[in-house]
Amino acid sequence: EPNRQANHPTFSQAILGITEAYKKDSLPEKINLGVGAYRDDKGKPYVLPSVRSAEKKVVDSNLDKEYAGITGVPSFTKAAAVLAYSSGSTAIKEDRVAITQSISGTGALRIGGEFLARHFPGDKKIFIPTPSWANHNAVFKDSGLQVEKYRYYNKDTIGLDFDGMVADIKAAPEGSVILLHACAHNPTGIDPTEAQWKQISDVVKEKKHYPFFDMAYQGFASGDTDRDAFPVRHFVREGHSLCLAQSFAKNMGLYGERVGAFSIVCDSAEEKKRVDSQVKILVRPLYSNPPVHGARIASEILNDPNLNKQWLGEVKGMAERIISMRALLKENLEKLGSKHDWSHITSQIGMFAYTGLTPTQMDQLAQENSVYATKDGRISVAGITSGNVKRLAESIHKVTS
Ligand SMILES: Cc1ncc(COP(=O)(O)O)c(CN[C@@](C)(CC(=O)O)C(=O)O)c1O
Repeated sequence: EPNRQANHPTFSQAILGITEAYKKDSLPEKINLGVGAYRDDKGKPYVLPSVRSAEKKVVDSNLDKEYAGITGVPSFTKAAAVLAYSSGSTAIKEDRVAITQSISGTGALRIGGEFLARHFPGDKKIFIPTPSWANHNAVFKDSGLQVEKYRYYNKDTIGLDFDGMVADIKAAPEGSVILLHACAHNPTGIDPTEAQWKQISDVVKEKKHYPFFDMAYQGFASGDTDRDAFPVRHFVREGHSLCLAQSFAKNMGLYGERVGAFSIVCDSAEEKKRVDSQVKILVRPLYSNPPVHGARIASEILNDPNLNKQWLGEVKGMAERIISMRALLKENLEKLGSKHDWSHITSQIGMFAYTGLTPTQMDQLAQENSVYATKDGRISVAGITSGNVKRLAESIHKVTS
């Protein structure tokens, strides 16, 4: 059979294309497991109450609509850095973090790609996991970096190919840029353990590689923002210089407000000043300065102790709902007498489950069962509800029997 992937729209278009196909389907019980956006147990988009309160505070303060600086709303970026690195981090205490607001996570990745294409002393290439978020390839290619791959997923165990990952990172030319998903790997939902992260840090250090973390789900994976940031904080403690893309789309539900940040942990406060000015030189001709509304909301949530506490409870609630849907799906599949081992569904973490279903089976889910998701077998667990999990299990059981 011809390689069906070859003539498929690129995966990143496919993610948004799934929703189009879903909208065209007239079956009332249709299920959309495509785009990685959180849904509540009624399948509806969820605006966090803490976001609503923060937004009311922002509106009631009658702020003006003047331009932000090139690097955005300072009260937001300062707090975003503390959220990622923790206030106790030497990088924060020694003022070594250069940070700019970005157009959400994608914008942070793009600023990072452009910055490295201009200033990275080594080869202008970046090693990304296979598979990775569908848009990583295009973001870095368009930034002027050559994209290389490192092994990540073991399709036989539907788990992490840790040995392959370490071997490929070791084999990369000394001083390469390595992209690392900090938590809730997209699309597999498979994360290294803390012990494995420590080994990865050792290899990256041994080879003098440059880590680029993509943290698009901090708090949304385990429900604990500190726990989800472990890899980033461990690498900083180990003395790595690194850069980080943060998204507040998922953990604050600020998808359409486009709230993110890009930061570089420098060797010194002096280097941070130089990096700051180079980042501004890069951002000014790109979009000049970022939108203020979403960042003001995020800043309220991060800086107001009560709103912060409320938000942490809500992000934990989202993570817990996803974890319970994983357990329910596995339970329903087992109740149907499925002969397959579905333990990966509950051992994986974050927005997505990598089911292991083939592109053909994913087509059957859509065409014969009105269950929509990307061909790589990724399902957005956030689209599962206590109302549709039984029919979903029946559909998966049907195409895998
Ligand atoms: C790993 C990763 N990095 C960055 C982003 C960018 O998010 P942002 O620009 O909205 O902050 C996403 C979003 N990936 C989603 C959730 C949505 C998408 O594809 O755009 C996904 O469905 O994979 C992501 O999964």
